[in-house]
Amino acid sequence: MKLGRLNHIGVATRSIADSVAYYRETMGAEQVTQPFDLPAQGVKVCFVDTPDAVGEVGKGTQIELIEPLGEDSPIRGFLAKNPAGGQHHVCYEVTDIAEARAWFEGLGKRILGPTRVGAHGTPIFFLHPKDMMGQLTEIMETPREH
Ligand SMILES: CC[C@H](C(=O)O)C(=O)SCCNC(=O)CCNC(=O)[C@H](O)C(C)(C)COP(=O)(O)OP(=O)(O)OC[C@H]1O[C@@H](n2cnc3c(N)ncnc32)[C@H](O)[C@@H]1OP(=O)(O)O
Ligand SMILES: [Co+2]
Repeated sequence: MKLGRLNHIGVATRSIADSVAYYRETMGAEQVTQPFDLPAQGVKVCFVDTPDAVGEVGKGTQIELIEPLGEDSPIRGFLAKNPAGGQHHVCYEVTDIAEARAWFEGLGKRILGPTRVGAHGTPIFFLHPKDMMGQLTEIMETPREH
């Protein structure tokens, strides 16, 4: 398997509204999605677009703001330990999610739960941070161009 594109950096926050104000006012973000709920994943999500290598917004790596949704949200523990929120995970793209899953299983990496549909509408899975040099790692199948 080859290292794929860094699709997004997941940033946990207690308040997406506060985080959006920060990215707009402090960081000068120009393109921010409307927040949306992913009840099955236990999070409210909002994407902040960053410019790509030539400065075009909309094709670069995104900041994925995630706020707990529901009592069982998987990020409640993280926010209890990190009340100010912060960098939570990184997400790399792959061309074939099943092949990637087999690759990491073959390396003995713990995969957290089933492959499921993520915030971009494509299959994703997570790898345990303790097996990934301390970094919670999400693997996502590259969206197919429409
Ligand atoms: C899918 C929608 C969207 C998308 O992009 O499409 C998302 O990305 S949603 C993102 C939120 N969902 C997830 O994170 C699902 C996967 N996460 C999990 O299953 C849990 O969060 C888990 C298992 C990573 C951590 O569970 P918990 O918070 O209960 O903590 P533990 O005590 O079990 O943690 C064990 C150990 O790992 C350390 N830890 C926890 N979270 C992280 C992290 N984000 N980065 C690095 N390390 C982390 C924790 O401190 C513990 O370490 P220890 O030394 O034992 O204290
Ligand atoms: Co993510």
